[in-house]
Amino acid sequence: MTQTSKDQSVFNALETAASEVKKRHLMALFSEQPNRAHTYSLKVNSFYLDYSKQAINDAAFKALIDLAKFKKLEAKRDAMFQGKKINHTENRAVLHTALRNSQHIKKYSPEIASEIESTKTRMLEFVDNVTNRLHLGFTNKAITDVISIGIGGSFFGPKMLQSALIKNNNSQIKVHYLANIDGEQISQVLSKLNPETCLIVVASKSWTTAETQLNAQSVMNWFKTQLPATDAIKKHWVALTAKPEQAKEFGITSSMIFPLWDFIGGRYSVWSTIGLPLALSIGASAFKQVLEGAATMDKHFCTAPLDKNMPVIMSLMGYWQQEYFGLNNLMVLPYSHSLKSLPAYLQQLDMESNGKAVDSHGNDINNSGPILWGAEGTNCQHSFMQLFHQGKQSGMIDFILPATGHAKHPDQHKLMVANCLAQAQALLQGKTLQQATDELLADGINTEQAQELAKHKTMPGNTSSNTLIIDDITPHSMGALLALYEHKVFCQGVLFNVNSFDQWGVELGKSLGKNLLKSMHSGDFSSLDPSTSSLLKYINKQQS
Ligand SMILES: O=P(O)(O)OC[C@H]1O[C@H](O)[C@H](O)[C@@H](O)[C@@H]1O
Repeated sequence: MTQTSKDQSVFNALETAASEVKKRHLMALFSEQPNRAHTYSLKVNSFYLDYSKQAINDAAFKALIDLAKFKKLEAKRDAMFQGKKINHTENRAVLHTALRNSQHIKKYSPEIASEIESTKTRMLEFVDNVTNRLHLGFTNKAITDVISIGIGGSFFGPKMLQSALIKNNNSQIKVHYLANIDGEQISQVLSKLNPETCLIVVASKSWTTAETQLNAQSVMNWFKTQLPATDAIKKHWVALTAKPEQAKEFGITSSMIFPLWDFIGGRYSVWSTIGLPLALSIGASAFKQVLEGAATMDKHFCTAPLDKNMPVIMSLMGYWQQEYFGLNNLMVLPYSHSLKSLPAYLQQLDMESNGKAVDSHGNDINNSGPILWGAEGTNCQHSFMQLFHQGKQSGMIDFILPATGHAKHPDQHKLMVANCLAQAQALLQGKTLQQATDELLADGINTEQAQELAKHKTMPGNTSSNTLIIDDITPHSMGALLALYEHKVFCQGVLFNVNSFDQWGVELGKSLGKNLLKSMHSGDFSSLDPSTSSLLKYINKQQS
């Protein structure tokens, strides 16, 4: 595509604004704009986003909003919500948003809307039947445990929301997730369970994922040994899949198969029937609140102007730091034990969506999504934060902090808040050589030693971060939080012009894994590269 002078002016404005703000320390930006914390913050329902610690000024913000317009962000957003086939490499629509509220797709595709609604009703009725002990096991015992077999998007969302929303392990039904293929995990899960009181859920959109298939088969073998009656499977086995025929072939009865569709990407599937294990653990009504929370964020995303639109602003801040400040990683730091699994969930969401090498026209690109990582605070402060204060690498940072904590432990929460804000403050301010020296002198250290030691205690600061405050962790706010990040990732896909909804890279590993398994069975390593073949020979030797 050739660039016109109008296109160029958008990028020139960004370039100029970047070189302007780079001349100043973030602290100087705060002195110049005393109202900065107000100007660069936004309240949306139960969220408050402070992005005033980003290296922006009004010219930069305006240039970024112009970029979003230039990239036709609003038109592309509308195309997604209207069910256009925006995942062009797979010729698919992208309609996870319709699972939260099917109204906006009803106008464009009433059949999809009604299928979504009837499936949701059937799934939640089933959940109610299990939790109200109307659906019992084959030997008429109540279901107390669920084994949820699934990996990737068929695991991260339900697992993360469950760990955020189940307080004090007080769920009536315990869900045990079986994602990894490690025999240790399956053996640990099965050792404590009785199949008579278990529901076994196989969650796999494609019904081809090797780990899920093998784990499902092994659990089936265990189940049949303990409950050999053929009809027992009908009461205990559930499939969540876009491939119902394959689930039937596996032996699961039709009434226990809950569909999803090709327009729901794996990493966007927690809102679909893939959320059934989650609904079993938090209850159907809380699951509906999760959907409602996400729908509230969808509404904000679709209706708020670009400069007051939370996911848009978060995406622009990320784009700004990646493109103009050379940062390649985003650290997500939830200061909340309940949100400890959030970084792992967001890793798949962001990196599988935007980890791309070409733009949507197939042209090579230099930048797409960031590397995403993180850990719960305050634990992170006692591990990797040192590098961000004084090391030579840097990254983008999202601090996420619930405004309220555990009702019985207010002191803990006060300290949590203080630590979270102090980290952002330290990264912003840093410590000058003079400040470090003065502190040492005040401690009674002699001048020569103070000057020497101060070099080690100096910190540049000037590190940008976002702080996102969530009023409280509830099913509603959690739904909205995930939708916020989903839309942020979507917007970054638009800004970098990549298809955020395919994942061809994952396929190579999957198919090579299958080939290697064949070689391991046959013992013929001749087609393998020398490193792989010698590793397999070594493993064989150790096993014999
Ligand atoms: O649900 P499944 O079809 O078993 O897929 C599980 C996972 O497989 C792969 O890793 C895909 O890249 C993911 O997007 C998907 O969530």
